[in-house]
Amino acid sequence: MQVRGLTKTFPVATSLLERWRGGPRRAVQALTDVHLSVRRGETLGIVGESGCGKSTLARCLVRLYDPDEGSVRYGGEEVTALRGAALRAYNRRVQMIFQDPYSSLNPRMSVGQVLREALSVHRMRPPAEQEARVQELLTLVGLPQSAAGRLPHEFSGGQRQRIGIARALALEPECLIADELVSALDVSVQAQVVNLLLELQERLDLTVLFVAHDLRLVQHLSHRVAVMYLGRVVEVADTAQVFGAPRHPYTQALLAAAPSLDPARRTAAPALQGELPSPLNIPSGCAFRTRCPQAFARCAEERPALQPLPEGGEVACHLYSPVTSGAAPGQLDKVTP
Ligand SMILES: Nc1ncnc2c1ncn2[C@@H]1O[C@H](COP(=O)(O)OP(=O)(O)OP(=O)(O)O)[C@@H](O)[C@H]1O
Repeated sequence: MQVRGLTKTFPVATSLLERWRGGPRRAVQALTDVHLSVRRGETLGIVGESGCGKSTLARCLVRLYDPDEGSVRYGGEEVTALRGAALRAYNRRVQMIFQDPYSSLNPRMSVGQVLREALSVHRMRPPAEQEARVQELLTLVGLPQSAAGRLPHEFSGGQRQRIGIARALALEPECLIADELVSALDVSVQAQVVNLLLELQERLDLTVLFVAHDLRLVQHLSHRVAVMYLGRVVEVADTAQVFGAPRHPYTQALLAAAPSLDPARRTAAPALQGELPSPLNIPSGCAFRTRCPQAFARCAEERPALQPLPEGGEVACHLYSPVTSGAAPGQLDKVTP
């Protein structure tokens, strides 16, 4: 999957009075010029503070949202242009699994009925083969065969997540997009569901996008990690590189603020300072500059593009980009918003 220049804004409701006065139409800038590649068969973790656009990105990738600008290509096909049957086929190949599958499970349908319905609607199996496939799916996600006859409310949170995963797998997807899949679960159950995802990813050769704010889980599960800040990808690299030698000052601060990470691998960077700016009023240049201990004049003037690093990975930070203007990283004149 290749994402290029993806931008998504949400208009903010303005009062009649404001409109009558000719006030500006305001919009939340949820994604700005996002570039990202997902390789076949890998797990890509997407991390960042709440509100940085992770869910909006995930939703744009499955066309729950249409982006304002930019392109998403999957296997060479332009996803943003898909309509009708082609879009349905794409949504079968690229499945989203949500934090709360309970809200999308019909409380009066048994798990067996839920899975059979998925198989029938998408014509995955003829009726005669559906029963065997349901049993197979339950085994795949570690649920007992007896689960088929039970209703969703009879299961715990972790088991319901397994049902959600089984329903997604019923459509034999190539790619799963898991948005905060385990955030609502207890820590011990989180580990079980995440390990299940790891096992399935390897066994079925799935491509997985794992959207989460829990860095521990992302580190455990992902081959590569993309770090987002205020609607932009600021760093993307192999997991070992992101966690062992983070380059972007935001990634460094994010890791420094995560208490549960291995202290030996923690950076000496100061934890995150100050408030996240409003997505209605994103700072000019580098959006992180107002909280960055290393910001200099150029950061306010020019938005850093994602640049490849010699050691692999990409970072969007002027500390690593060739100097084109007079300002240099040596000039640490802290910039105000
Ligand atoms: N449907 C919507 N209408 C208006 N604004 C929205 C909508 N969805 C998201 N936003 C805004 O877009 C920005 C990005 O939100 P998004 O949910 O994608 O972030 P996130 O990183 O997934 O956050 P979280 O971890 O809290 O879910 C936020 O400022 C949010 O308030």
